[in-house]
Amino acid sequence: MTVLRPPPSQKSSAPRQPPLLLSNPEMVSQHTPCTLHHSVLPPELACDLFYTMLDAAQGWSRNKWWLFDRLVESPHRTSFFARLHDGVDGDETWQEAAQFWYNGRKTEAPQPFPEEMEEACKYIEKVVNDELRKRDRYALEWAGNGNDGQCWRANVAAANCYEGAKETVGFHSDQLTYLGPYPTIASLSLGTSRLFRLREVIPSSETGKRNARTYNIPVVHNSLTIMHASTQERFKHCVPPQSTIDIFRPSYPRRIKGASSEREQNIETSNCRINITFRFYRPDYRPHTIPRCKCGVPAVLKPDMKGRSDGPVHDAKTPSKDPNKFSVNAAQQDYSIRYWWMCYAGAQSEGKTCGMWKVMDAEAEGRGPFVGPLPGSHASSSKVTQED
Ligand SMILES: O=C(O)CCC(=O)C(=O)O
Ligand SMILES: [Fe+2]
Repeated sequence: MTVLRPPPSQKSSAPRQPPLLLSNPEMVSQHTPCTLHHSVLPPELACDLFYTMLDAAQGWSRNKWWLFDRLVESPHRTSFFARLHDGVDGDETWQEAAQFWYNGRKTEAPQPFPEEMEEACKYIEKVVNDELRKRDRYALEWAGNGNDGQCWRANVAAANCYEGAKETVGFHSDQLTYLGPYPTIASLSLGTSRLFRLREVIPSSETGKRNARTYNIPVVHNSLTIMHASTQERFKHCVPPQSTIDIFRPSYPRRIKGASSEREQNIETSNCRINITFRFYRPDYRPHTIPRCKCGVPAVLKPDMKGRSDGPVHDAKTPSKDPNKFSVNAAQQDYSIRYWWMCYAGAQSEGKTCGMWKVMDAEAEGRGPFVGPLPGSHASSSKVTQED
């Protein structure tokens, strides 16, 4: 007689790890591929940028997209900005990229950076480039330099406004379509303090062997969270709802309109958090280079988060037992991951997609220059296909 046994349980025997509050920059660097920088802008500029964006947010919209057979609406307001003179693509409109930001919905042309945002960029680009110089880089990161010799520039930005404790953004990783692999994203927080939450996606090969941990980073007014290379490939992030928040009281009143140096008498408090994610849309992932599927829309670039083989992400000389601990000195060049171009029409057309799916072949697609040799290539130096 055959005895039918249930299949062996897939349940993880690895211990569950409680969420960890990363309350200072050292802890953030220790446990995640992000860095946290407090007081990044001069305080007056941070306040002025907060007021400008708070007013602009009245006109921002809620993102809508199809999730399977359901139309969902993002529980916060958002807007997309493109820098007019970014030194990368003076003649590029980035209209397609803006449309893509709203999951393929037809949108107005992206907004130009307001004056205070242009000013803020100078500080943010410096912090990011200083940080990049200290870090080991992944092979597929962008290796070009701009006219100013800096390798990372903010040429677009997405802004979010979260009003009160209940407006949120759900767990996601940012789309890589125009950012390319291993992007660096600089996320500025203004106004009310909220939690920024990160959670690793455990690769299939390690399922059951270890569990993901949730990290909570308090993001206070005028702090910058840099999501360094591999954050989008390894982690998902969100801004969760909270049961309470502290009302924000700016340090300076608003400027009186038309009188640039004078300020109003009273300071108004706010329950809003403004977030601006400064991004570098790579010249080798310009809109016209993005493959289109049968639906006629640009494909979306996604990393194979589950299938990745993590390789030596820890410091080779002092291997760590903590799988979540990162070393900026890690020999990270061997890290291998596949990226897919996938049909994205489903986000807008009632969930209907043509099913297009193909592996990104950076070399065949003529992308670069990259920091290192492409995985699988025998070339000793990176492929340089275009001058920046
Ligand atoms: O508000 C934040 O801190 C996160 C925003 C975000 O994840 C995004 O714009 O993609
Ligand atoms: Fe995001």
